[in-house]
Amino acid sequence: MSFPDTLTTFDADDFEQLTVVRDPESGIRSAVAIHDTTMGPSLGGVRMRAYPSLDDAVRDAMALARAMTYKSALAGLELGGGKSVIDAEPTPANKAAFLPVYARHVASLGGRYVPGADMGTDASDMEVLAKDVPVVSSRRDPSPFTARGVLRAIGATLERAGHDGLAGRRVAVQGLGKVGSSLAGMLRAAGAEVLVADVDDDRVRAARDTAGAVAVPVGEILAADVDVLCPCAAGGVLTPVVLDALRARAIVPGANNPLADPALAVTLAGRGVDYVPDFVANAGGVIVCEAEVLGGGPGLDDEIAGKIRAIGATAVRILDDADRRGTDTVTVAHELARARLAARAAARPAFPALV
Ligand SMILES: NC(=O)c1ccc[n+]([C@@H]2O[C@H](COP(=O)([O-])OP(=O)(O)OC[C@H]3O[C@@H](n4cnc5c(N)ncnc54)[C@H](O)[C@@H]3O)[C@@H](O)[C@H]2O)c1
Repeated sequence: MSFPDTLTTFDADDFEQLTVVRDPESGIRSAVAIHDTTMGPSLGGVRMRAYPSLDDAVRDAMALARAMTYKSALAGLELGGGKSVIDAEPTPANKAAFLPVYARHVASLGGRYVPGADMGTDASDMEVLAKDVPVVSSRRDPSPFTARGVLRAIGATLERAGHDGLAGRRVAVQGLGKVGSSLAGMLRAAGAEVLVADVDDDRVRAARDTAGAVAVPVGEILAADVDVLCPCAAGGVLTPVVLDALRARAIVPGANNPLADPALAVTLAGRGVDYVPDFVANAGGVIVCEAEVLGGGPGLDDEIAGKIRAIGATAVRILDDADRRGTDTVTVAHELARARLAARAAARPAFPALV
């Protein structure tokens, strides 16, 4: 058997488990990265996209898995962090060929990783996986809950800055997909003035017609003169060039990993911009996934609502701590998550699994 790709050495010291499958018969190349299961079974989406190389695919899975550990720990969930990738375009033909093989890859992990929808996959793909994988998440779309969490973080950030809620505040939303379109509607309902941009004109029209949003050219949204900027499209959009032109007073992302380089959080702190880390603001989706896979009694909806409300309080705590210590919010959020993991580690058996 010969493999066309070689894997280089990864900086994986903090990872519990990394499995890569290359099956010559189907042609699949998939990776599952389990970062940390201190808090519970690792949960994270299945990203399906064609990567430049297998190395890039594995690296993406690892970075996203690590962020899931922090996200779930900061949201107070009984979940660890994991993520997986299938290195292929998300076409119907590729899904038909690869998802059953990928399902067996996940099933071989014995419940230590719970897959969910991510870029390139959706609820219908989770139904395919469910034939072989005992526990899957995202069988209902978590995006409206993600948007609700981002809304809480925006409201709390504005109140902390001395504003009386969202009414009359200006908020820019980049990307009107599942999260951004929900968020734009919620912001308008709360009385905010909402500026939007998307590369898809139909989505912009829909936001203008149904949510009363104001359309802004795609190239201008990140530099809009607003109280809060919400990147809700791809990751990596906040580059040094974008930050030079930034006029927003705060950034509250729906998108994962919006900073092109995590060190840019220091730049934002230096400029006095309130930056709520993405893995704090966009945790609403994983909160509802926890409820989906761990279940609960009649009070479950209240529990979900409480955890989503708590996103606002966590955002304020992190902004306050960063100000007090003269550091950036990503550093503070990572430290807080690590402290929670350390406190739990002593009291929890290694390798919890859902079977
Ligand atoms: N869906 C969730 O529950 C969830 C949870 C956590 C994080 N996220 C993150 O939030 C982001 C959005 O997720 P989604 O589910 O809404 O995705 P989506 O694919 O439904 O929407 C993305 C939108 O961004 C638009 N877009 C792409 N490039 C753009 C650009 N340069 N300028 C303006 N618009 C652009 C697309 O046309 C699309 O409408 C992603 O980064 C995702 O990883 C989503």
